[in-house]
Amino acid sequence: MDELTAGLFNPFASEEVAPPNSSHWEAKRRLAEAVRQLNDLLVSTVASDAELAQASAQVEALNRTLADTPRLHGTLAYLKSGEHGHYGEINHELNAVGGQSNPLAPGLNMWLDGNRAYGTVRCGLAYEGPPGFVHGGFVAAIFDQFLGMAQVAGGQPGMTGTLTVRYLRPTPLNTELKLSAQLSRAEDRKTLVSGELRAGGEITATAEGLFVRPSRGMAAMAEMAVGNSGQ
Ligand SMILES: CCCCCCCCCCCC(=O)SCCNC(=O)CCNC(=O)[C@H](O)C(C)(C)COP(=O)(O)OP(=O)(O)OC[C@H]1O[C@@H](n2cnc3c(N)ncnc32)[C@H](O)[C@@H]1OP(=O)(O)O
Repeated sequence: MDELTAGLFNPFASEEVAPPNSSHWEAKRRLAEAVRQLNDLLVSTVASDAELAQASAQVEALNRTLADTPRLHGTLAYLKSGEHGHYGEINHELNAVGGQSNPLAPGLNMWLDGNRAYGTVRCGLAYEGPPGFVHGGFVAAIFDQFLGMAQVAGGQPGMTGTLTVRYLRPTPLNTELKLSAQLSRAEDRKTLVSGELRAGGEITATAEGLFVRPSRGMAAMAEMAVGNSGQ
């Protein structure tokens, strides 16, 4: 374990979404949920052009306000600030697919039980691909994150090397989706994880992920990332 992987189990110890570890993350989760709702409203509203222009001006004003606040660019900057928790907690808030405080993330919840992982996720209208169904790219992203966290139970977390998704039937929007995964194999630096996605008891997709612990270690990977965060 290094500074990135230490504590990664913590957020996934129970079926309940791990609570925010500070008032900062609590406030940010509220804002993220409001932005998720905004996204859902944006893709569904057929308001007039004038109403849309007014809404745009309001959001643009809010963006200017937030742009003037102190900012941290990327999870490593949050970690180095020493004020926002350990890496597992920061990732739990900001991750693109599983982050509670990241409105891009669909609200994926997951928990580990031995070498099995379970999860739930609900994709709103903004995730529509085929009419009424979740975009296949997001199904793959959900598997990448879910299997990626499940492999942590193997004790040698790595990066996704290969992810294979089999789409068996369309995955419905606005439905509680259930995820499960298990470690199939862990040897040397490689961990194989397989999983399923269900809607109303029916499997809509299965996936297999091969995760490879980088030869240079996860911390070295993080150092390679310095400068990528658009400061
Ligand atoms: C941050 C804390 C959170 C830790 C928790 C992390 C959770 C992650 C969840 C999010 C997942 C992501 O989105 S991760 C982002 C998407 N993935 C990436 O960007 C990965 C980009 N690729 C890479 O960085 C690299 O290619 C690696 C790390 C995958 C492998 O590089 P390497 O370490 O130099 O590997 P190398 O020594 O050559 O190979 C070791 C063994 O693995 C095999 N191998 C190598 N690459 C692959 C591959 N792509 N697919 C299959 N197998 C492979 C080799 O054949 C060899 O097998 P043998 O000869 O030994 O049999």
